[in-house]
Amino acid sequence: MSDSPANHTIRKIRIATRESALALWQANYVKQQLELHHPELSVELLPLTSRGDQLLDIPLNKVGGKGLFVKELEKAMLDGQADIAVHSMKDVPMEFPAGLHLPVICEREDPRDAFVSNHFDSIEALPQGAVVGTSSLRRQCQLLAVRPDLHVKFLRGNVNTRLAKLDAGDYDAIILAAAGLLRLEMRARIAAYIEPEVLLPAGGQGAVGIESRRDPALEALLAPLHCADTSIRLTAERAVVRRLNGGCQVPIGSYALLDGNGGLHLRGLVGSPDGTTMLHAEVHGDATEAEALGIRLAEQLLQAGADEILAAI
Ligand SMILES: NCc1[nH]cc(CCC(=O)O)c1CC(=O)O
Repeated sequence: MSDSPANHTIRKIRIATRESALALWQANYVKQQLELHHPELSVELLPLTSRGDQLLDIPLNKVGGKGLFVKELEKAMLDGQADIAVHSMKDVPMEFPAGLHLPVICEREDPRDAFVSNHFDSIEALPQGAVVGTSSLRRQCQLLAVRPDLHVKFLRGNVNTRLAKLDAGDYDAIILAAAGLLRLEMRARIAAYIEPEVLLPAGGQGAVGIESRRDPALEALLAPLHCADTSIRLTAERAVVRRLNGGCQVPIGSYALLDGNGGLHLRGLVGSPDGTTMLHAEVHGDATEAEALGIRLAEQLLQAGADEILAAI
């Protein structure tokens, strides 16, 4: 890999990263993978503080949405201080500034949400009126759809902050992406995995992507880290979110599976925050049509009234 003519000029790659434990894990994962594929290459991390990490007490949709997490990293690449940035795909906006793009999506970790509690084994085991921590409207609406008695309470911060708030007794349970806990070696914290039938994941959940400067030599070095299957699944999932204009924090789930025979199965959901109106849709088709399948599914949801739900958020 390292001797292809396109990459002979690049000797060092600088990775802009947020400073949370999970962001650093993901950046280090990409660093290790790059070093494995290109033993001659030197890879450095450039840790940066993002606005999204500073403004923890305010709902994300009030401070500019998830794009906050990527803006500082993009600025570092555009200013020439960094070459690439590693993102949780769930938090990556649909559009990129001129000069940047997202050429690589790495192999996916477990995409499910995890039920985390020090006292209870599952959603079903929670007592009447139990307090569950999440600030995701997607998680909130699906939880309330199966357990309208639950009290969903605001919870933001990085994974460790959220776990500390659970341990302090502020919540009976919290919901986190399984992927983050698994990557941080906190598997023991997962009381139960919540199946997509109960809690449909966010588009891209559990996958890491690499944003980079547009540069063929750089792309050649990154290419071995790309996972084609994950990329196809995320193309469909992200098309749903894009067609629904779900840029910021919205009650949208989308989840794609490949059937191993060239087919792609896609499920999508839009719910009202209180869980009383839940719109579900499913499509199946050729995996080469991932984007079109995502758009078709989103249009089914729109026809069922998704735009009214989303307009009221
Ligand atoms: N919105 C924050 C965020 N972005 C990505 C992850 C987890 C890892 C992933 O989905 O890849 C998390 C934390 C969470 O939702 O529990």
